[in-house]
Amino acid sequence: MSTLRIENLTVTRGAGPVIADVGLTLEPGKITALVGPNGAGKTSLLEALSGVIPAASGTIHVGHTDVTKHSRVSRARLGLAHVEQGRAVFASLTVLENLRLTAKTPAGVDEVLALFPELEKRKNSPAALLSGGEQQMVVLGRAFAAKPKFLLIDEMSLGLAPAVFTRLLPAVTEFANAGAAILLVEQFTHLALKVAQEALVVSSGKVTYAGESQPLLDNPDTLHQAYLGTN
Ligand SMILES: Nc1ncnc2c1ncn2[C@@H]1O[C@H](COP(=O)(O)OP(=O)(O)OP(=O)(O)O)[C@@H](O)[C@H]1O
Repeated sequence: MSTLRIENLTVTRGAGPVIADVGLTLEPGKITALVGPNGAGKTSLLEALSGVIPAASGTIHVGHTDVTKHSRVSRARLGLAHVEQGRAVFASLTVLENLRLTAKTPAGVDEVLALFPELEKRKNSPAALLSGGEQQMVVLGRAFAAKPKFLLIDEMSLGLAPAVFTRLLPAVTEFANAGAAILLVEQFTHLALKVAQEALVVSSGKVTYAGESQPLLDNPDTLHQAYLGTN
């Protein structure tokens, strides 16, 4: 099974590196939580992975293919998808039309509607009329419908109450259980660590923890120190 592997990745923005020497492997069927303080470089890391911004140095491999210099489209063809922060729905299109834009088959749309029964009920409504939580389901659903092997999700909770966000997480777990490798950036750290098997903590662009997520839940001090970059 194919992995997404990053080695010694450095990303520069403006004056200096915002990601320095980061390594990470995403494996099929696993969720990795990427957490850290504001400005730590989480979004920049996702953007470098999907090809929104270039890597200054280091390598990114999808399976055996070195994609470090590949375009965003070329990485997408290899199964890499990125749900960007604040990504919106196509407001005037219905839920079904939004999903059909990315679905490879009609069955792909049905699978998304099965994951989100709320959307099944609203499938003929223009997306503009949905709640914030339902719109985020459409955004996630569009990504799921494309059946990526590797899915990068940036702050899908943005603007949502924790209770609404919690409703989205089981769908992410189900998608991983179907075989996808997921990198989840999330401000609700504990919720992200609970659904993830693996965790990467970054602070000031550097990895301060890499390993299983459970030890971070069991030892709040370890998590705190990783946030501060003092371990
Ligand atoms: N377009 C940009 N141009 C220049 N610097 C940027 C740009 N976007 C982000 N930065 C800087 O890069 C650093 C990392 O930002 P990034 O958004 O990747 O962090 P983050 O961990 O995702 O933060 P947050 O949790 O607040 O979203 C910050 O110092 C930020 O100011």
